[in-house]
Amino acid sequence: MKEKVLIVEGGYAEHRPGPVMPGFEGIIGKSHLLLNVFDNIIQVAPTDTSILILGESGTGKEMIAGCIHKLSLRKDQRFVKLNCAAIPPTLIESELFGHEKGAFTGAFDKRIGRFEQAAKGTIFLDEIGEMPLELQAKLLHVLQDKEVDRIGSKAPVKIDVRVIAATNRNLEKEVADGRFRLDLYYRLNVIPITLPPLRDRKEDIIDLAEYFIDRYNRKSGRKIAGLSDRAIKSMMAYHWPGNIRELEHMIERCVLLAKGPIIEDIPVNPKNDQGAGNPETQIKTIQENERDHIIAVLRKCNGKIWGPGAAAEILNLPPTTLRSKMKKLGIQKGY
Ligand SMILES: Nc1ncnc2c1ncn2[C@@H]1O[C@H](COP(=O)(O)OP(=O)(O)OP(=O)(O)O)[C@@H](O)[C@H]1O
Repeated sequence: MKEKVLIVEGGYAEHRPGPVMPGFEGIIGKSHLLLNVFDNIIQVAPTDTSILILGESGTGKEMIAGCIHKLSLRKDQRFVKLNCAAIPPTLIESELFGHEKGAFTGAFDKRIGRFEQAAKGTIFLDEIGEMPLELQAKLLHVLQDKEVDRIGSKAPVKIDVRVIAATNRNLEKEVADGRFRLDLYYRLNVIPITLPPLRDRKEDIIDLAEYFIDRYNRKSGRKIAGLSDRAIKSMMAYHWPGNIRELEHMIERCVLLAKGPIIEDIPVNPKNDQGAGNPETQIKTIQENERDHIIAVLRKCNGKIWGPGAAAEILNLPPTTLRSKMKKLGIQKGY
């Protein structure tokens, strides 16, 4: 069997596919689609405009947000993140804008919100499409007037913060369905940057796989030298619904479980991909079953994760755990 071995000279420690451009360290890939994204970022990073990063789950939106900050004039100030889907809707307001002592039951101390924490720097609002409608109005006010109102405070605080938001939702559809404010959409969408899904930049798959083999070799102390032709073929044929995150987790697993010096096979079955084949006759992995079960429950709950009768409760999982499982398994809106 012909092997694709990654180590050429100097051993794995010297193997570094990419980065291609300064400022994008750790972002692997040289497909023209990704290089176009880099070009756009280089142009807009030094401005102070809001940026909306669009793309499926696991395409690297958070990494790109970090690059934009590092390439901006605010690079020496703080980069503060908030994942709007990771905290209950009732807490987002206080997380973002802060509160005064005694502002509500349980507000034992004054709290500085993320906007104030990001003073003179950048705030990254991940999964902005999950932000409740009533908070969207408050966010718009912050963006327009450049001041925040801590809950329970009468005096607004002036802020100078650049906003980068990201979503894997189709925000235009969210606007059309009345779930996202049009005025906020316009405000955030000044510069949209769209990250292509991995299946549209297959040229990057092997570079990424090599990079992750290197990373997980170091973490585990293993010395996996590369991928067999068969593994490469499977990877190139696969649809990668969970994008780079899915690829990373798969390589991690393969590095840990490989029986020989290279990864012989990748546990993806393109026939199971994109709904092809007869599901009745397919033997699924535990992970595939878990994915299908979570999707079935989400459909039953109309995609609701938090709250009584929602998916997390039915599955007996903390909502944040369910969220991270969804990410890991590549489950996103439109399942
Ligand atoms: N080009 C890349 N090179 C190396 N690693 C990458 C690249 N893109 C993404 N990753 C890795 O893939 C994983 C997912 O990336 P990230 O969290 O930035 O995606 P995301 O689009 O923000 O996902 P989500 O929408 O689910 O929050 C991370 O572990 C990240 O380090």
